Amino acid sequence: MKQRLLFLGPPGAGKGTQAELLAERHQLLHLSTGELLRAEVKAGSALGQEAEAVMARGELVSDALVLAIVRHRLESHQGGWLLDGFPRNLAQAEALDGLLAELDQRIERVLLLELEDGVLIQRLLSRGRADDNEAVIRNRLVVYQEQTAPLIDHYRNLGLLHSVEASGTVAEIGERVVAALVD
Ligand SMILES: Nc1ncnc2c1ncn2[C@@H]1O[C@H](COP(=O)(O)OP(=O)(O)O)[C@@H](O)[C@H]1O
Repeated sequence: MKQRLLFLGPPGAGKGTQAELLAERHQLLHLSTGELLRAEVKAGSALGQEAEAVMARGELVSDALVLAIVRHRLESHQGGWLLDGFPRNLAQAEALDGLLAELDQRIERVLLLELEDGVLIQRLLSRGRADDNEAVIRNRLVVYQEQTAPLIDHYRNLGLLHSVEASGTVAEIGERVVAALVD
């Protein structure tokens, strides 16, 4: 099984759910920048205060801030990991490449969870998180298309990309995820 993984895909595709299950099963570090940022907001830290308004609009928080969080976690961790929600633009992907080179590590596989917008929106609306109202969701999808989707080609060109159809139940998607991780 691959040990250093990246989950890519639009909000609502189920990255967080699948990443958590897989990380638990294989004892990988699950690094979700969205979750880490929400924890900072909840704790009321300086970092959280900086991120809160940006997240409420569905925009991306600054690359420097997110990168500092990821660096801190990866530097202090031995073993496998699963990145979810990061990188989210090309600058972050390049920064990650630099960080991994420093740590003498590399991404082994990128899983792209694919799902049509209509289903994504329905899933997010039923989740009901603070940034899950329709206007903000639509903005997150625009931000995804403009800033994150270019990473698909980036990782495809590196030969790392595997697509997973993200419709159906958690268990069905989970089976496809596992199938995409064996050679
Ligand atoms: N790598 C990142 N770079 C910048 N902002 C991020 C990053 N990860 C998360 N965020 C912020 O946190 C919000 C929630 O992210 P996330 O939990 O991944 O949810 P979703 O994938 O459903 O949009 C994003 O809309 C963004 O504001």
